[in-house]
Amino acid sequence: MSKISRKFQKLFETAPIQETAVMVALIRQGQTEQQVHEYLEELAFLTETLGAKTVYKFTQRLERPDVRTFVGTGKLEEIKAYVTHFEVDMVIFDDDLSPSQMRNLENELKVKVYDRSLLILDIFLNRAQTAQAKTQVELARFQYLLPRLTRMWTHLERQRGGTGTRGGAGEKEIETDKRDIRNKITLLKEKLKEIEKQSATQRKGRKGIVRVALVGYTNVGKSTLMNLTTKSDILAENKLFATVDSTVRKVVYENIPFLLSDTVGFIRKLPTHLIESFKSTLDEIREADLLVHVVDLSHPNFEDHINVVNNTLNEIGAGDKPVLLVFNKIDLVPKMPTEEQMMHMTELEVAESKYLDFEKLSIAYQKKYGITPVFMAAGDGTNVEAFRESLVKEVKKQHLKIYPHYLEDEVVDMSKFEGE
Ligand SMILES: Nc1nc2c(ncn2[C@@H]2O[C@H](COP(=O)(O)OP(=O)(O)OP(=O)(O)O)[C@@H](O)[C@H]2O)c(=O)[nH]1
Ligand SMILES: [Mg+2]
Repeated sequence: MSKISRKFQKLFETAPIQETAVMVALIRQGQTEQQVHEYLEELAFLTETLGAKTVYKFTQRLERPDVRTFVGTGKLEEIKAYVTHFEVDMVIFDDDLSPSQMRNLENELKVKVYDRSLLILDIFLNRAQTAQAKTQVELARFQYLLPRLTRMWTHLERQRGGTGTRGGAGEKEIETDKRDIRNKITLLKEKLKEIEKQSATQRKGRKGIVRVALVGYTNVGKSTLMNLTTKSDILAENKLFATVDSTVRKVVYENIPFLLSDTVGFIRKLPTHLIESFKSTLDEIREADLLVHVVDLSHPNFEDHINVVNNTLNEIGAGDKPVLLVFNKIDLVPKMPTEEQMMHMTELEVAESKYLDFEKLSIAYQKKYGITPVFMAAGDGTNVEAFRESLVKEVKKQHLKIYPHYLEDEVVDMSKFEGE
């Protein structure tokens, strides 16, 4: 993209033009370039979810971030030159920035500066649907923004609120806005308390029925599996954080009713304070009897993702629940070559082929979780029967804990358990 064409585009284009972004990440000791490259791919995907296009990725080998500007002086000059030349709209850092780093970077680069948390918060804000999720995200975002409120963000926030100031905002505007934000934080906290009271009462009404929560990294297919299982119509798309609210549906398999909930996806480096703000949404997970952990088996980092999810589950106090592991998207995983095919492959081809040995995986994870994992494709329904069988088997175990004599009083009064 040349400088001229972008300028012309900005002048004449009537449709809203897509904003452009560059990414910045550090390569720390013990990290490979390949790893950081994959992290940046994910960051670019997040950026795309927010509607912007990634035009370049910068990395720097550095043991710890520069306290003033996150990257070193030379790298900052390089980024600045690129951003100015190509008129890039924003610079996105794959880590969280301190308030002073954010300010310094903005002064140097003169464009919007995002860090990872702010990016995720903005996506959540766009996607939240229920009053509870909206209030939670708004609160978390204001709390994060308050100490970081710079001229640029004051300006952007005012545009957002419809009171756009022309040109850069001054120190006085920043102070006024900080006061406004503090007031808003107080109001949002009160509102949230009210909503939480209501949803706690709602959840109480669900005692006496097995509760299952779908959990997993973002974009692995949780909502797709939920739709397949409950024939509902939840938004599933190839974007990160398509789901920010939890949805609960009642399902009956083999005469056993249970509640299934779809939840917000997890992601690496999701800052603790952000998880904290989602605590009540995450209550669905915390109060579940069984977790269905969905994994995108076609993702090169699927094992990392499993660890991120397990760590997050531990953090929210749901680390010790029974887990049914679902390896999803097997349609995208290359099939293991047959012996016949192997004979015609070179050693290098065998070494480089990306197929996975399902049997080996199955044994390894069965040892770890005590339940045989299911291999399936929720997208086209492959192996959905196997999934149902495993699910109903595990649900039955939980059902028996609540109704030890359930064979005698098989008919459960379902009218009590309305999923919403
Ligand atoms: N090829 C393939 N694609 C799938 C499969 N399951 C889901 N997908 C696709 O993967 C993308 C993400 O699916 P979702 O169901 O939205 O994933 P999610 O885990 O709910 O994602 P978040 O709500 O963003 O955390 C969508 O484009 C789905 O169509 C599958 O088995 N095979
Ligand atoms: Mg979803």
